[in-house]
Amino acid sequence: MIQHIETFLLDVPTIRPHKLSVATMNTQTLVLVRIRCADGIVGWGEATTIGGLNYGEESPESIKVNIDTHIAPLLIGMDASQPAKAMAKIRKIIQGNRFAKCALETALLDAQARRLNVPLSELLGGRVRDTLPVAWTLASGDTAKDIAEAEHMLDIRRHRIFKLKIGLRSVEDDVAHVLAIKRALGERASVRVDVNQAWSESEAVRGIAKLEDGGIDLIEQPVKAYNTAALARLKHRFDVAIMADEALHGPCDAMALAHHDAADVFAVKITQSGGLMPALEVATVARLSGVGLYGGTMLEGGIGTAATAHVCSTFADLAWDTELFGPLLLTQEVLREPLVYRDFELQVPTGPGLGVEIDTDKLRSLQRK
Ligand SMILES: O=C(O)C[C@H]1C=CC(=O)O1
Ligand SMILES: [Mn+2]
Repeated sequence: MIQHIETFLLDVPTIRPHKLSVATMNTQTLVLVRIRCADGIVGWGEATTIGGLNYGEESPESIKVNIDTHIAPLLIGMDASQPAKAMAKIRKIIQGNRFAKCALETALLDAQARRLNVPLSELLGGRVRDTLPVAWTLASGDTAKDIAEAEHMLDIRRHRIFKLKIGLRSVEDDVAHVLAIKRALGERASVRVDVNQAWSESEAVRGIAKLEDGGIDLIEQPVKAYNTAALARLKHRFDVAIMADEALHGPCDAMALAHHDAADVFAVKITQSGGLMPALEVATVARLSGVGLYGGTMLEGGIGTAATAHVCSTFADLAWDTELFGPLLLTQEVLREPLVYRDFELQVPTGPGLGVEIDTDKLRSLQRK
């Protein structure tokens, strides 16, 4: 039986300012959920988002209050060994609140997989891979610093895929910044950009033409999330791959984007999809419509990152890799044993459930008072 549901806000400083077109992050607020079951089993989930309300329409505080006040009471007393039934109830009664739903589904599946003594991936159909290539985001705002950071990541064999956050400066300045980094790294790395919706369609045409010429591999969400028609026109105009990120809030968006042939790649995010099972549905739509997959992040800590890793481990084709580096951007670790990054890849945890344990002392020390 589901006995108790708690939510926690943890404010964790980042290792350096992380500059996106919508926000500069100096701190990340982790939103964690703990579900205690009557049989003594505990499950964890995460609903972390980016930049308060700058990035999305759910804030850490709203996620917490909505779970505490409106969603958790619906689950208390339900059978903890039936996560699908519990989530069906929530999805029927609660509108929106994708991040909250994701955290609760993660915690329920973590608990159930622990109960069955299997890794969470095995409740999702089973893993086909144990490691995932991981991109790193260069977003210091300074070209020379970004190049030095990329060189360091190559040296220590942690990342050889780099995503550059652009869209804050003029198209010309951003293109010069990106191409300087690509020239410095050459064929040693895949260089990609994330515009986070900042460009108009005509700016996108100007920018993408130059980025494509300069050997950039992927253009993420160049235009506004709602502008499916513009995204489709860009996809058809250019050879370089165009990825949908903010345009993709779950399976229905995936269907619409596929129907309009609007993207070459989907960034699959468990939070934006509204949970692990809907994220699998997004991936299925992608597979059936010839769209490539990328494992995305909302810069979650170890819980959300492990959950996404379990989801991505079930994808037979993961053509565009992942960006599951969230915990590495934070100055503090909340897991007892950190996730393992080795030889440019994240090792998908193999223990029961998520395969990670929360350090409750750390949790208490970081928890917002
Ligand atoms: O993709 C986003 O828009 C959000 C996030 C993911 C990596 C990163 O640096 O920011
Ligand atoms: Mn993005």
